[in-house]
Amino acid sequence: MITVENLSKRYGHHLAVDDVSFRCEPGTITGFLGPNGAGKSTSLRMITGLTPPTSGRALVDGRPFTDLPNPGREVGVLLDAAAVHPGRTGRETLRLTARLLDLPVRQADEMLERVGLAGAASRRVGQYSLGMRQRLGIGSALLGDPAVLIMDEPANGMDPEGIRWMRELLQDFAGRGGTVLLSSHLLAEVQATVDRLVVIGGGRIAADGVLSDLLRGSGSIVRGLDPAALTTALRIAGLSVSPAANGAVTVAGSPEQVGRAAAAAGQVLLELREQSSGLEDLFFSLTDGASVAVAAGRAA
Ligand SMILES: Nc1ncnc2c1ncn2[C@@H]1O[C@H](COP(=O)(O)OP(=O)(O)OP(=O)(O)O)[C@@H](O)[C@H]1O
Repeated sequence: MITVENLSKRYGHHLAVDDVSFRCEPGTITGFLGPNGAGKSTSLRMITGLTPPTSGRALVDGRPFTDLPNPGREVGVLLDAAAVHPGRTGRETLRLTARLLDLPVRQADEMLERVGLAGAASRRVGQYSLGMRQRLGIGSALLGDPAVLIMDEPANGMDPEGIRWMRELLQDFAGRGGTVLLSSHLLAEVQATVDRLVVIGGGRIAADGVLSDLLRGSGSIVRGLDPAALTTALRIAGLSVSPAANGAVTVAGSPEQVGRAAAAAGQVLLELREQSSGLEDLFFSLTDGASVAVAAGRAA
């Protein structure tokens, strides 16, 4: 469980994170989204004890990260895949992490296998691609068998196979009761992976909730055998109707309202569904003003 309470960070006159609160529950994957400069990395750094907050606090399983006796055994952190010594091999890197976590080196070798790097274990990390470094970072984060994972842009640089591998890994982790918080700019991937969303813009929370709830629209899309008669029936029922693609119409009403109005008029329906916006639309509707505010804040 991650609990963020009224967290703020001020750099000089700039409030990078402004009174942010949210919770990540066990068994869920929370996507942390926002435009460049929104305050995601700063928030993740405060949660993981790397940056002291100006005010507020963040708790992992009820304690500040810095109070955890062996943090790597409780929280797996991947904030910057590039921050690994380039002269060490993948095997040396994970064995060193294993030693720091007081784990047998055998587990480091097993983890290299698990993250698909066994064949590259003897190569220096400086020769790894970004996707391979992400895999190594994920391996480091998982090594201590933590219950919580916190990751900043883990899919960055990964190929489609790597992205799918990571999605399945995170969903399996959460399926076994783990708590995941990850930031990403890959909206399609976020939509396919997360259960919950926290959207931040200009340092402030713009949305926080279950993904499907946030994507749920307020209307319906319906297509009937006789479009003109259906439109008339819906309007008689007091519903506002506007044309959509392929002979369908969008209706300002729930599927149940639309279905009842159509049934009352004896109209045959070929399609009826809730109108849901894509994550990209939601993201822009939530953060457009915020990114302007960030730009204005920087200029000031
Ligand atoms: N050490 C620092 N000193 C001064 N300002 C900083 C510092 N770190 C971050 N900032 C500022 O805080 C704001 C939030 O930055 P942050 O890196 O948290 O954003 P982000 O949402 O992670 O962005 P991105 O998507 O580009 O990674 C930005 O305006 C940034 O310039």
